Amino acid sequence: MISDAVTSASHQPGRLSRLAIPLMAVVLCFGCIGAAVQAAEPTTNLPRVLVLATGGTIAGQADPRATGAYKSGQITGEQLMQSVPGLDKLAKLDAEQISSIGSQDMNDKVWFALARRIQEAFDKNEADGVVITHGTDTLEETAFFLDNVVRGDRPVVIVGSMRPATAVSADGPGNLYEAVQVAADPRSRGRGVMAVLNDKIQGARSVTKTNTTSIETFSSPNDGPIGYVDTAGGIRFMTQAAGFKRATYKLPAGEQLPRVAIVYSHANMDAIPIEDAISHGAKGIVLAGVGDGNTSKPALDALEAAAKKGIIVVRSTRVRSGFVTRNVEVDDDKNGFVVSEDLNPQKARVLTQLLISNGVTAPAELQKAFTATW
Ligand SMILES: NC(=O)C[C@H](N)C(=O)O
Repeated sequence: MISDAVTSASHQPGRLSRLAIPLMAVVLCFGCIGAAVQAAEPTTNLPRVLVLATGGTIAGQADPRATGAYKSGQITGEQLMQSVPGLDKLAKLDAEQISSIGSQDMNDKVWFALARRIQEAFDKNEADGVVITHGTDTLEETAFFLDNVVRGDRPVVIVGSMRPATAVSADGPGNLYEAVQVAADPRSRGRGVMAVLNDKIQGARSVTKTNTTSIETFSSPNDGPIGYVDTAGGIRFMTQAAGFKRATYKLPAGEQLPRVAIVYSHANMDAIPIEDAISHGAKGIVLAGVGDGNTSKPALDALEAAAKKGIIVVRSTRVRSGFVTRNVEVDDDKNGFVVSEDLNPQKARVLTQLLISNGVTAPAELQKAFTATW
């Protein structure tokens, strides 16, 4: 067992064909699909896809007496797979339960467990692709973290849903089907970690959640989806594979990334949130700035003081699209600040954590890493 949040069932491969999930439970999970698992065809030549389940709404069940409420992470990855007709015809599937949590509780331990298991599966040639089932709230952060630490060109696809398994028109089964389609396809190689939801394939660097409840929530504001997938048309990639250079960072020893705080800027901003971050031992501060990564004079003065103490300061923005560019007015050069380019604050935080833990702390080097894509 890795932690309270990581189940004891982790790393116990279970072959789909050996599962003994009562059919009633499956039908209950995805009643609207009425999923009876179809007779398995010979699977010898099918690509091998490892499904790593972490929880989230895709594994959520509602109390039938409640109107909107449901509990995340109630169904296992194996049960999810069993409930999607035809999945076993796309790939030879194995499922492992890494955790059973809503992604609002996603944490370093689960991230490290995912990263290590994926790398092991690729290094030992156990899988041609990986699918991670995940809650949508922090899906983009997990995608970006893994994109920065997993080596090799085999596809890793992260998938979730906005409606629980028991909802009318649950979106989980269709999303999972499409995720396996993408993970099993050789054309998906060399594209890093991808998010597949609602017929779109989006890159880990750009994908972000944009709506609190709608199934049309994930978008890539600066560059759009890298492809589309649907059961009728199959997969259409709009970009070339390996279209950008991908750095991979080492996982630090232990189970934790360094503390990096996000400070949200607003009108009437004072220095208190920045002073709080410093006093709580932040090794880095990411500013979710207004506009082009701006903030008030008192906050800027506090950030300057933080940078002088050796705390990494990254200017990002609370605005959903666009880039934060190095700036003469803020004087990034003199202050030793880094700008996040296209990375939103939550992803800038992850990259800052990885850079610090890999010993990259000089502002010029940090800036190079943030700008690596262009
Ligand atoms: N749609 C979802 O998956 C939301 C849920 N709170 C989660 O992130 O786990």
